[in-house]
Amino acid sequence: RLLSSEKVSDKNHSLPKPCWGKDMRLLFDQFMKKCEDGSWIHLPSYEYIATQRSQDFPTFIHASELINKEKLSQGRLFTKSFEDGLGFEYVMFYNDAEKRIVCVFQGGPHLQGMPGFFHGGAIATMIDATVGMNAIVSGGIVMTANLNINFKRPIPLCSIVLINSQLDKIEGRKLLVSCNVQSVDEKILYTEATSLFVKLNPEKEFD
Ligand SMILES: CCCCCCCC/C=C\CCCCCCCC(=O)SCCNC(=O)CCNC(=O)[C@H](O)C(C)(C)COP(=O)(O)OP(=O)(O)OC[C@H]1O[C@@H](n2cnc3c(N)ncnc32)[C@H](O)[C@@H]1OP(=O)(O)O
Repeated sequence: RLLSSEKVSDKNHSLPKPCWGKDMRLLFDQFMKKCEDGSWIHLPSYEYIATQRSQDFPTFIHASELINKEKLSQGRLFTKSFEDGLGFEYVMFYNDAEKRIVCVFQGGPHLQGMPGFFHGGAIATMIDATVGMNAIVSGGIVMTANLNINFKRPIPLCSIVLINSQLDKIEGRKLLVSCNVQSVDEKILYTEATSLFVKLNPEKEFD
């Protein structure tokens, strides 16, 4: 069911684009090789959460009355609301055996905080998306309950970095996921984070 005004784009943003830098392509190729034996999986990334499912999400969390249908139909993933190369360029790979995700992230010039460096909220967004995806693949429909971030070193604007995320523990509906952000040569530790995700309302299974 598509709302008439809904723009639907099935562009998979997790495939190489002209705006990706050398390191981004190199790392993409390295991880795609790791996917050949099935130990790693390349995760697609679209501008919207499957239309039908996103329409039903407010119902799923019993919050339909809070949502403006017109606004919902204009919704798109925050990390996909910048022109190619200017905001969040990223590709995620998942290792099921190790319950971890590696996100190769190339931030664009419109993510600036202090001049010449990434905005802390932009770093937090990519951390949330990466640990969030780690929680989703193991816990289904979850939401972030808590996100603690230690910003250890400022990240130069337009850097390409690695976000290593690890599912640490599942306790009932709670999923604890930690991650760090490093330079591609893994010599610089920029950021460390821990997070808690909660699986939404199990008895209201999404039908
Ligand atoms: C149909 C589906 C379509 C989806 C398709 C999927 C594909 C997606 C693909 C790609 C998209 C990627 C998208 C990334 C997005 C990343 C995620 C976000 O950014 S979410 C936005 C920010 N978060 C919020 O807005 C949550 C607001 N908070 C809440 O709604 C509630 O607080 C919620 C749901 C988190 C928990 O509420 P409760 O009522 O369900 O559960 P309670 O009973 O309160 O807590 C359960 C347990 O967790 C602990 N807990 C809860 N919050 C805690 C906290 N802050 N600190 C410590 N413990 C906490 C509690 O103490 C309790 O623990 P004890 O069971 O007693 O041991």
